[in-house]
Amino acid sequence: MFLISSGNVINLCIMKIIDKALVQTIYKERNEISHKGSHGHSLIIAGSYNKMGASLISAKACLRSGTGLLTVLVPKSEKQTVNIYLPEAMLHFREDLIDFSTYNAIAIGPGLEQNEAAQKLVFSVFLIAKSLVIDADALNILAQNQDWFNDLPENSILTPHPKEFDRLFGEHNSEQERRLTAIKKAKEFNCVIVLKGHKTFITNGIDSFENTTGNSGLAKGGSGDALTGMITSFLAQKYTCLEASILGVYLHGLAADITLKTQSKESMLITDVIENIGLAFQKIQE
Ligand SMILES: NC(=O)C1=CN([C@@H]2O[C@H](COP(=O)(O)OP(=O)(O)OC[C@H]3O[C@@H](n4cnc5c(N)ncnc54)[C@H](OP(=O)(O)O)[C@@H]3O)[C@@H](O)[C@H]2O)[C@@H](O)CC1
Ligand SMILES: Nc1ncnc2c1ncn2[C@@H]1O[C@H](COP(=O)(O)OP(=O)(O)O)[C@@H](O)[C@H]1O
Ligand SMILES: [Mg+2]
Repeated sequence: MFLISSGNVINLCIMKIIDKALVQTIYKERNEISHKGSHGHSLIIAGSYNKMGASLISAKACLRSGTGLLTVLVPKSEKQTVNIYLPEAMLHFREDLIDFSTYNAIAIGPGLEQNEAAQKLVFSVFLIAKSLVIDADALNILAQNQDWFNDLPENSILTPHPKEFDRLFGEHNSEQERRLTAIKKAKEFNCVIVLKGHKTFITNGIDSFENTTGNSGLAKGGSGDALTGMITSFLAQKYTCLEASILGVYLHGLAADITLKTQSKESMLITDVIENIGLAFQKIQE
């Protein structure tokens, strides 16, 4: 039985549209008198033996979105993988002790796997992180440890696709039902939920938004990993959780729309999209 509270229905009815005009009220021009420390230090905890791509995709999207510094936390065996692909990223290894409190924003989950070591890592980050983007396997681990919602960091953003959403909050019969549950859960846990899909939905439990950019060229592995990196980057640059989610989702989709100038929806790779993030920024700076 799906219970709908009238408040959430009203909230859904007054949902705002994420378009260029709204994004331009949020986006802040980069200060010319700035240095790398001005734009935050992001930490991306992602990747595992056979899913390092998720880490690299998240990391590059994070850098392309303006973070001042980026550190990736990866298995020691993958040190060369990162250094060769992304020399701009600094490294920490999952085998070492890390002071998570030194980062302005942390992302955890893409390609992380769900084994016992990953579960311990996710829980330790929950206890210390100030601003956290929770995606992919970290969401699946959270779904298996529902009491951890009580330890959710104060500035948390969850970025589930529909299947991850249903693992977290139970089976739903429609996108509409998921959106109503997202409003309820965002309010209950005082977090932002980015419900990804053809028209991504964002809510903090009070205000709700629907994105207008993106296309089915994004219906390919890695697209969500890139979004995680982008949202984390904006969080590190001191946007609020809601602002970082709106900026990330809009620019992610806009970069994909720009990519259609050189790729088809079938041929588009998320790495093509990442290379067009700059052009997406220029569109909102016009
Ligand atoms: N290069 C790399 O290293 C990559 C690494 N990656 C990493 O892999 C890990 C697993 O992530 P994942 O999302 O691929 O697996 P999973 O959670 O089982 O979901 C897949 C199933 O969910 C469903 N589904 C998905 N979207 C839906 C939608 N919009 N609407 C409706 N249903 C939808 C659909 O199920 P179906 O309909 O087929 O039953 C689909 O088959 C994760 O850590 C991620 O970061 C990937 O990012 C890829 C690139
Ligand atoms: N048909 C579509 N139209 C627009 N955006 C899409 C479409 N399919 C997927 N996306 C976007 O691509 C991303 C997919 O996320 P996710 O499933 O987590 O990818 P992965 O985990 O493989 O990186 C989301 O941001 C989603 O909004
Ligand atoms: Mg994903």
